[in-house]
Amino acid sequence: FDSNSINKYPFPSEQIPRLSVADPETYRLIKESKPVIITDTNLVGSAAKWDLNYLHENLGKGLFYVYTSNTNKFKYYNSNRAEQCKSFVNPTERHHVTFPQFLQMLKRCSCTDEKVYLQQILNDTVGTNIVDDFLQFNWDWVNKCKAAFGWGQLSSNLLLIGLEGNITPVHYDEQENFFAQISGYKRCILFSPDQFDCLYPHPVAHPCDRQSQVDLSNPDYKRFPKFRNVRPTEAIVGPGDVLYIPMYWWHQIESLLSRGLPPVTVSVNFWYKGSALPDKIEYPLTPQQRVSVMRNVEKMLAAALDDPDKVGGLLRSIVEGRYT
Ligand SMILES: C[C@@H](CC(=O)O)C(=O)C(=O)O
Ligand SMILES: [Zn+2]
Repeated sequence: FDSNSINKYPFPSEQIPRLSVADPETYRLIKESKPVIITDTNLVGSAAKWDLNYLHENLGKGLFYVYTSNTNKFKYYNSNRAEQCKSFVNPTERHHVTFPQFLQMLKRCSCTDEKVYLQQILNDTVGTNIVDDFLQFNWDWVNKCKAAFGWGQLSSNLLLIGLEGNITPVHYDEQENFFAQISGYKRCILFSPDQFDCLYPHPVAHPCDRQSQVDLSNPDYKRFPKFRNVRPTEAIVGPGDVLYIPMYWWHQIESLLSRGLPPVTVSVNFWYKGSALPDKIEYPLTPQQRVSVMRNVEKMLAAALDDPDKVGGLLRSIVEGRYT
């Protein structure tokens, strides 16, 4: 990858450990819900041949969700909520197209400023060769991890094909994630769940629930003063690497300029439901449990007041002059 394509951000960062699949330390970190890059898993080795030609030949006739953005950012939003929220401006546009149409969109990017990002959950519309490749993923290893850490079921595998320069802005997910890089390089900037106060997520009822309001490339320190205190940990993942992104850990993912052609990155993620709640809650709560409690309070108040816009006012009445 082209090291000049590494965006400069106003914060120092640590490096995410990069350990072998054979190293016991790898599993100690996962057990502690800490990020780690795991090498030599061969998790998606059978997908190493998934270049655009092979995918064009074998992905089948199905439709794929492709997002377009006239910036390089692809901030996720809940499309149903977006429709109900008149004042909300969609940060990207979602298209449902065939793979050949996606390739056409890719080509057009070279002569417009538009960026595209295919983000499609792998489903049974794909061709038999892709099914074979999928069945040859290292399920033995990943199922052993699922069992060892008590994770819930595999909810989906998202296929991601993005242009170099694409950015998925900082957000957290409520699932465990083995993020497998197939081709190209991605810079992954992670923040631990206890940095919630520095990252100012949108309200839970907002279309951009779970997404930070802070633009890492242009932070508004007046609105988000605590952002100065962030302490990220980061790494660059390349072909064959698997990054464990623990549930509730914030992450921003950036596709780096590749020297190869065409300038795309290909990844597949493995989203698992989290482990069941422990029989006995230990105190103090973990940062993840604290985020979960805050989410539940926001949801409950929005329902009790029958208006998400009234939640802030009620919380201020509870806190100001009383819990400060
Ligand atoms: C979609 C992905 C980011 C990216 O690869 O652009 C992500 O956030 C995740 O796998 O949780
Ligand atoms: Zn994510």
